[in-house]
Amino acid sequence: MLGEKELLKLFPEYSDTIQPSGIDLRMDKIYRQVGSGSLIDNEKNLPEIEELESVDDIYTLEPKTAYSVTIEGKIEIPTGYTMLYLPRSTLLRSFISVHTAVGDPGFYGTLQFMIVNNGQYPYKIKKGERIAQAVVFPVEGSGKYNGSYQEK
Ligand SMILES: O=c1ccn([C@H]2C[C@H](O)[C@@H](COP(=O)(O)OP(=O)(O)OP(=O)(O)O)O2)c(=O)[nH]1
Repeated sequence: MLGEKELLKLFPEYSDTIQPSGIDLRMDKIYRQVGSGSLIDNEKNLPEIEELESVDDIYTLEPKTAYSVTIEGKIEIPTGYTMLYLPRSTLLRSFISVHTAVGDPGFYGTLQFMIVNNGQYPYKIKKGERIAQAVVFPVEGSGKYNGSYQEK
């Protein structure tokens, strides 16, 4: 796993949120699901989403509801490295989970996670809050991501 000094070299644009062993990620917008989706024979049909209404940039997550959340800025994962995303423990202590997958070598684009209020009460969260930490690992002999979420 890469530490602070290596992370600063690879991700200088994140210098304000680099931690001893990871990069804190700030949330941008929260979306609610407004349509159905499917995955059949590897054909993806993503559910339609629309931005959740906010007041002064504060969103309210209703109990027992899943939302989609985007991360501020676009990230570039250099070839030869991969990323895992872990939730901020404050959120887990508040009954909020952040579900994430793997960041591939060579990915450039917007990260999108699922955030769920597992609790029994509404939870308020503001745009720009840190919600997850990326941990970065070198990958021997890595290829380069060129999937449907690649933005360049
Ligand atoms: O929680 C995550 C994890 C990764 N990514 C980004 C980075 C990753 O490199 C890219 C693709 O992720 P993945 O390979 O899991 O996507 P897929 O469902 O396999 O899509 P594709 O078939 O386009 O590769 O999406 C996210 O937005 N959210």
